[in-house]
Amino acid sequence: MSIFPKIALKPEVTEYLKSVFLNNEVLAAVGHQEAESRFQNLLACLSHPPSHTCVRASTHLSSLEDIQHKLGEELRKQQMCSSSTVSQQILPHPQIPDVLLLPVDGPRPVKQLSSGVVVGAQCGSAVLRGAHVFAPGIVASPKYMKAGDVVSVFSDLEGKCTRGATSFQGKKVFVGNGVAEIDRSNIFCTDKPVKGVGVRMLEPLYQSPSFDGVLPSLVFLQNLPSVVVGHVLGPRPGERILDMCAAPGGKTCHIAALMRDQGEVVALDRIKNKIDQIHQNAQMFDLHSIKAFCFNSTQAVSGDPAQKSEGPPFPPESFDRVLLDAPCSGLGQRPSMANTCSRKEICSYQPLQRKLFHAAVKLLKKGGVLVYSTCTVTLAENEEQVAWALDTFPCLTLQPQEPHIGAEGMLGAGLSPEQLRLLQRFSPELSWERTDMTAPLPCRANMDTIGFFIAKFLKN
Ligand SMILES: C[S@@+](CC[C@H](N)C(=O)[O-])C[C@H]1O[C@@H](n2cnc3c(N)ncnc32)[C@H](O)[C@@H]1O
Repeated sequence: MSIFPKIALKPEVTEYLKSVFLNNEVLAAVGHQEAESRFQNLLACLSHPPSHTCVRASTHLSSLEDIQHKLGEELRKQQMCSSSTVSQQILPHPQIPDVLLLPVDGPRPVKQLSSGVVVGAQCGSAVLRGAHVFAPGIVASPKYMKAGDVVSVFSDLEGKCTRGATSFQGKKVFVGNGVAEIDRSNIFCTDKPVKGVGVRMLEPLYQSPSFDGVLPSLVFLQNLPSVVVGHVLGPRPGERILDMCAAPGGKTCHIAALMRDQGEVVALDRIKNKIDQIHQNAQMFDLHSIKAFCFNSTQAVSGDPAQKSEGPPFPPESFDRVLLDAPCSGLGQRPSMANTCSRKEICSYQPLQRKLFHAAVKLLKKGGVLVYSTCTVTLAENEEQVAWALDTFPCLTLQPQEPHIGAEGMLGAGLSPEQLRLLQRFSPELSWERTDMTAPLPCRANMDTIGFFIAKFLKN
């Protein structure tokens, strides 16, 4: 059900996306009305959270049943402490052996209060997915707000609220009510960096359990398509795998877990601080096969084929499998109520992705597997990249994916029907408004995801 306005984009970006979703191939296949309706549904569903929460279970440390049981206990404790009515349904995904699904209850009828805090859009999105408000996310609060006050929480859609304001008349949406855990003076009138929970959510508009500090080594919040990526890559114990754009390391850790921590997972990211996150995650999940380096992956191929160092650059054909989870325009992320990027920024990723692709193909052994993924919805970063890759690298062939629970690739990049069937595009717009909330959770979960794309290649 739609309760928020459609995602706010720059008009030039709306036009661009419309030209993608109403391209000639799509129009010829489904007609103008259906193509327009899919596009409008995309804009609507992007501003709403998915109707489920997905957690990846550390099945290299414990059985799924055991983790499901422990999680149930934790959530019962949470419920007793907060007297909340969070549903305790936790279901294993029928096709993915390390996924647990929990329903999200929302939108619920929650009454707005007269007193409100304003949070940044990112914080607002996290609240809609079950988080409490962390103090650094608060941008404005009532003048005399004290710990213990009950307040409404609003998300600042356009990032226009002045930090430290006492009220805000700009575009904002209500995301629920909570209790302040910090005085206003300790947020805005202090030189010390603020930390910890600022508002504990009591009545969120969308209710799902908070996973903050819950079984940290056993469960990891991850969108369903991101978990699918690890399985599609299909790592085996003893292999050497490269994760080219790895931070914060969600997929890196999944790959190492699937390999039972036997072999080597090399994780690269160009941003230094983010490498620490990979190390922290690896440590939390007790994974020792991960080696993380700060490096620009476009430069990861060594000119010296005999080079033998632990870190990058690497000689050609060094890896059994390569994951290129590419930096992208991120337009599939949900919920996202506003995106301030220009068309130029959205279109800036294709050349970088191609440079990374060149390195990926060189670093892969013959007979090795390359998986390319993005969390965006454009053709330019998805199907067009596949068409370009098949043209540029005759050694690559598309492969079937297992599991394949998303839709097929989108028309418009000149790929054949057989090629499109081998691609996996998670397209929440196809089921939006048709989602039957009484349908079994796993069926809903497969459709009502973030927008995401996966292609799997074999190097011959
Ligand atoms: C989509 S995110 C990766 C998410 C990650 N795979 C996960 O599942 O946790 C893309 C990452 O690519 C990194 N990145 C961007 N350009 C890069 C480059 N040239 N070389 C290496 N990493 C890069 C960014 O810093 C960012 O962390």
